[in-house]
Amino acid sequence: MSISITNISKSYKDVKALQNITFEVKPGELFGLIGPDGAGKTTLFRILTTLLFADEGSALVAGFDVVKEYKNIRNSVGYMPGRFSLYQDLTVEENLNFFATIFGTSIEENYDLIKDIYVQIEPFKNRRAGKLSGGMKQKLALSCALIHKPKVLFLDEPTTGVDPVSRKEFWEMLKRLQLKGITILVSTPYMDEAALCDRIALIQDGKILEIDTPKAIVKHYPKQIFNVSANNMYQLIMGLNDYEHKHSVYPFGEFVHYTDSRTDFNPEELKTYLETKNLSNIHIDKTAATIEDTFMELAK
Ligand SMILES: Nc1ncnc2c1ncn2[C@@H]1O[C@H](COP(=O)(O)OP(=O)(O)OP(=O)(O)O)[C@@H](O)[C@H]1O
Repeated sequence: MSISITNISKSYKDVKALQNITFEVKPGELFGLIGPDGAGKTTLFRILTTLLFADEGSALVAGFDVVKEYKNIRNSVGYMPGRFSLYQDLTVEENLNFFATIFGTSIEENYDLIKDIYVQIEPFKNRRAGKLSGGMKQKLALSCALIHKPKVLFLDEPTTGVDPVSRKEFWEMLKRLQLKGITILVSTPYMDEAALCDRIALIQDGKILEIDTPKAIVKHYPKQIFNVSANNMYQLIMGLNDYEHKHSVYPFGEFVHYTDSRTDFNPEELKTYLETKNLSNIHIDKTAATIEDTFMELAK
């Protein structure tokens, strides 16, 4: 296994940031840690990259124990923290050179690994990192995390605050890195990115809710979901929440995702009820569960 986590717990005074976390990441896998702010993702990353001690449990990364063999781990992993790790006053090239030097390598030696990513920011190599756009900073931070050819790459919310086009490009880059045999553990609060991982762990309040492939996770969703729309979104949500047979009601883009507590649900009956709430232009259609629906159901 590339990453093997056994019963890890960590608290900050009264806050239980991680509770009894156990899972494994296979060599070459692109594994996603999916959860909202405060779920404990950063705490787990810091433990796995040897920057923080767990209160309980153990973990191996690239075959090394995170406590006893921390030096070996530091040479074997790349870490891109959530808040950028770049030196704002150094140029693009100076940042990359700095990270290469501390790992005893050079940009030239491992250029092949970062080429795809670095060529996109190379035209700005004399610009200070602080003056780059979010997408460019992200590419530079990824190049810096890769420059010593790590076996395992940790990416903590790499696409937060990055525009949609750069986000898509970033995930394409991750797929290419995966093909080069690098194991990747990536965290994200964006549920749509979860579908791009080989397997995901849904995490909330320091606990793992479920671990599986994205496809299997949505298959486990226990109910039929309906897309409901009407002329007034706010009144629609209020009306559905007041409906005596509702099981769940979540706004989802231009629709509301609705599930009913009964097994013999009749959409026409719901439509008639919503009309009594002065709603019009009502549409109720079956839809497939998404990872976000599953997360909301498990997190209840
Ligand atoms: N140094 C600290 N002292 C006290 N509480 C902390 C500390 N670091 C994290 N926490 C708390 O531990 C919990 C988990 O935080 P963590 O940063 O690991 O979550 P996260 O999923 O990475 O979220 P975020 O995206 O907001 O960083 C949160 O409740 C957070 O407030």
